[in-house]
Amino acid sequence: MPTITDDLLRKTIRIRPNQSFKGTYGKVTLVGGNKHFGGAIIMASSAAVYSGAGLVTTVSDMANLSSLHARLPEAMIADVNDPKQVKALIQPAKVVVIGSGLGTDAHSQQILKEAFDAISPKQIVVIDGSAITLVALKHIPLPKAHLIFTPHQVEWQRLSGIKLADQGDIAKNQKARDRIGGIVVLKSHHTQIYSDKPMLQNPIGTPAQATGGMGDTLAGMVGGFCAQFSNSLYATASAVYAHSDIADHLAQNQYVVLPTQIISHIPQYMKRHEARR
Ligand SMILES: NC(=O)C1=CN([C@@H]2O[C@H](COP(=O)(O)OP(=O)(O)OC[C@H]3O[C@@H](n4cnc5c(N)ncnc54)[C@H](O)[C@@H]3O)[C@@H](O)[C@H]2O)[C@@H](O)CC1
Ligand SMILES: Nc1ncnc2c1ncn2[C@@H]1O[C@H](COP(=O)(O)OP(=O)(O)O)[C@@H](O)[C@H]1O
Ligand SMILES: [Mg+2]
Repeated sequence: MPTITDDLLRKTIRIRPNQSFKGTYGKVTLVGGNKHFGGAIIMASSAAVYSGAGLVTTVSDMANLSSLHARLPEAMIADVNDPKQVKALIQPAKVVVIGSGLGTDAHSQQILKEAFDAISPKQIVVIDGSAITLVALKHIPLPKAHLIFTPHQVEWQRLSGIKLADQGDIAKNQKARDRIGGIVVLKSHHTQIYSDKPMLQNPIGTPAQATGGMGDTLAGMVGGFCAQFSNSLYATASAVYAHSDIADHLAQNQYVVLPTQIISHIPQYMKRHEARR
C-alpha cells in the first residue's frame, strides 16, 4: 500500500514562475456557511487563500459577510441566497469547494442543487461536510466534473453504505469509490485516499487535530492545491499530508492544534517543501 511522503510535496509544489499573475494560480469558489456554521466556510476559504489560490470567492449566507471580510480581506464574497450570483461565481472557477458549513435543511438542499447545476465537466469540485450528507441522504444527483469527496467516517458511511466497523476493509472502500467515482479522501487518524489508482495512505497526523473545523480547513487546502497543481490526485494527497505535517509539528508543544493555526503556517510550510531548483 503506497504511503504519502514529503517527496510527493516536492514533486507537486512547483516553484512560482516570475512571469505569472493571480490568474496563473487558479480561481476557487467556495460555497457554504449558513447562519450557524459561518466559521466552517471562513476556515475553508482561509485555507484556500493561504495555500496560494490566485483568486478566492466565498458564496455564503450574508450573515457571515463582516466576519469573513474582517478575517480574510483577500476573499470576495457573494450571497448564497441569490441563485444568479451562485451561478455567475461558480461558472468561471477552476475549483469549486462546496459543503463546509452548508447545513442540511431544505434551503441548503436547494442551494446545493443550484450549485451542482452550474458546474461544468472540466471543473474540479471538492464535496465536503453537509454536501456529502445531502448527496447521500437526499439522493441529489452529482454533477459531471472531476469530483473530490472529503468525508469523515460517518459521512463515508452515509455515502457508501459501509458501516464504520467495516471501513478498515480497503477492498470494500475501493469498490464503493469505483461505484461513486472521483477521488475519495476518507478522513480518519490515518486518512486514506481512494481513486482509480492504488489507495494512498497518509502515515502522519495527531489526535491534537480532533477539533471542529479541522476538516473544513482540509477542504480549503485541497481546493487551493488543486487550483495550482496539475495532477489532482497528487495535489489532494499533498494537501492531506501538509495538513497533518503542520499539525504534528505544532502538537510537539500543544495539547490541541487549532485549524486556524494550521492555516497560518501553510505559506511557510509550502515554501519549505516546494520543488528544488
Ligand atoms: N465552526 C463551524 O462552523 C463548524 C462547522 N462544521 C460543519 O458542520 C456541518 C456538520 O458536520 P459534522 O461533522 O459536525 O456533523 P455530522 O452530522 O456529519 O457528523 C458528526 C457526527 O458523527 C459523530 N462521529 C462519530 N465518529 C466520527 C468520526 N470518525 N468523524 C467524525 N464524526 C464522527 C460525531 O460525534 C457527530 O455526532 C458540516 O457542514 C461541517 O462543515 C463542523 O466542521 C464543525 C465546525
Ligand atoms: N485522531 C486523529 N488523528 C489524526 N487526524 C485526525 C484525528 N482526528 C481528526 N483528525 C483529522 O481532522 C479532520 C476532521 O475532519 P472533520 O470531521 O470533517 O472536521 P470538521 O467537519 O469539524 O471540520 C480530518 O482531516 C481528520 O483526518
Ligand atoms: Mg467535516
